Amino acid sequence: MEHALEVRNVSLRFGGVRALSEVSFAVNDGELFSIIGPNGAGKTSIVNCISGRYRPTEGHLFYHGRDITALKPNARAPLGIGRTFQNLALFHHMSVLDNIMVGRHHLLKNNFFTGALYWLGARREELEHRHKVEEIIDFLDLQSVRKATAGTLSYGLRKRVELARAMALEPKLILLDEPMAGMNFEEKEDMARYIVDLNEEFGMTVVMIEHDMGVVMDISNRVVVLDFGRKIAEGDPAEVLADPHVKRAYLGEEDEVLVDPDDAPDHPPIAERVA
Ligand SMILES: Nc1ncnc2c1ncn2[C@@H]1O[C@H](COP(=O)(O)OP(=O)(O)OP(=O)(O)O)[C@@H](O)[C@H]1O
Repeated sequence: MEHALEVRNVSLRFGGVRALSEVSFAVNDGELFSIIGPNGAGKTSIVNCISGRYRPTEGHLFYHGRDITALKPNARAPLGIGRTFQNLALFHHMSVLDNIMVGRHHLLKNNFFTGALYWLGARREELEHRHKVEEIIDFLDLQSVRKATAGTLSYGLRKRVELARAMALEPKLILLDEPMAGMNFEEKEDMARYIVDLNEEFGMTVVMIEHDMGVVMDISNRVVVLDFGRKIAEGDPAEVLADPHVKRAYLGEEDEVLVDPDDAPDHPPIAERVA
């Protein structure tokens, strides 16, 4: 299977702080891949290196074999790399529809001037964009709020609009920074289903940071674990859960169980619930 992404020996320093130390892993095309680790482990730093927000101090990043280490963030979007943020980054005064349209900005061929010259072409283009946006609205069940002002929506819905905007870019690789943070159980369940579907139905490769271990272990194909800026484990969810370094990083002890999502009889694993 082709690697969609390869992180090779990436280190990142902020003055005296080593945020990342020689981190390497690869994400296969079509995979749902999660990055986990305790607070301050370097998860957001690595995602910022992938999206181009940070430039590694050492090491390289490859996207489908191409070295993207030196590319600016806005040069990565046209290659098919999209992202959402840990803290919502929506335009609160704008409608849901317009927020999602913003996500298609880099796909617009006609600007105001060329649009004025080639009105028909521009009109057709806009209709195509609208069509695509409506598809995403349907997929994420946002029909009832499409005209609502983003700032008036509940937190869970705003997170969903942010996902819609990232999807509007039609990324091949989507980076999700804590997509379920601050959500209640039902909202998490919905979001997990959307993530599984965008991976399986839309064929997007997903790289996700998430603190909810139950969700991570239920829906991920593979997981990488960071601690103090270093990779301490990598593998499928069962391997990672069984890894003594991981248990120690989370609990400070080896013989406790990190998480057992099947534990709670009222809450069957999300993978089953979203099937
Ligand atoms: N812009 C920055 N300037 C200085 N230090 C930074 C910066 N960004 C991150 N760090 C430091 O790098 C380390 C890794 O931080 P990072 O935010 O990547 O961790 P994280 O695993 O995403 O944490 P959390 O789960 O709390 O979001 C931390 O020690 C953090 O303080």
